Amino acid sequence: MKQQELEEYLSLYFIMGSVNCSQDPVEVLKQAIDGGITLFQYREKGEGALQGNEKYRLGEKLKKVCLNAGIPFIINDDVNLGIALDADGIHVGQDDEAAHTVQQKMGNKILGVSTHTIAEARKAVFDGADYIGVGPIFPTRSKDDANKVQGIQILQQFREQQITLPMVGIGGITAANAKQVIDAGANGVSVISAIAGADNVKQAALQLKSKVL
Ligand SMILES: Nc1nc(C(F)(F)F)ncc1COP(=O)(O)OP(=O)(O)O
Ligand SMILES: [Mg+2]
Repeated sequence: MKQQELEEYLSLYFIMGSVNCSQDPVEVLKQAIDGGITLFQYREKGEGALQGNEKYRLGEKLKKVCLNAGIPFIINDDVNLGIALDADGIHVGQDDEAAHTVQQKMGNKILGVSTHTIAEARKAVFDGADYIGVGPIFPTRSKDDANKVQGIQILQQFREQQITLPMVGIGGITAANAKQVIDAGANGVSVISAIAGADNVKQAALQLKSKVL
């Protein structure tokens, strides 16, 4: 995928799993797509997360929704699930399977890597990542083992250090602070609870979309 095309997909990157939803995750995804999300990541993680066949079956349903909407479908952490579902890409963190081995397994699929320092960002570039997630930018409720809060300056620092790879900010991003993340140099914002936890999912996505365009 061309860098510019991926940068557009990264604009409003919705991440969720059943744990993040108070209603049917398939309905939440459909409403988020109606609200203008540009990329989706299935992240089935945390207390009460689905396992095995249930995890696979929900992934299958969510992938079909993305396929119908022309939205790339990314799997978090679970490379085998990504391969089994023929996902459009995989996102791995520093403690997941090594990015360079995932790159070898996934060929021309999208490879995203979580980074928290310039050294990790440089390594992700070296390992062939197509984009990096940078954060947590603000305090987050969606990740109980999150690294320390970085603020938007980490995004500015990465660009100043010539990291030109597409990058998304992640961690506590809402409609109120999304614009500063883009202004600091991110190509897009990744959100979980700001959309999945909203009373009106479509409205929440629309509001965020208006801040990142
Ligand atoms: N799922 C993610 N997606 C992104 C993305 F860039 F896509 F927004 N950035 C970061 C993460 C965090 O992934 P997680 O598996 O919870 O933690 P870790 O990074 O420690 O593996
Ligand atoms: Mg991970």
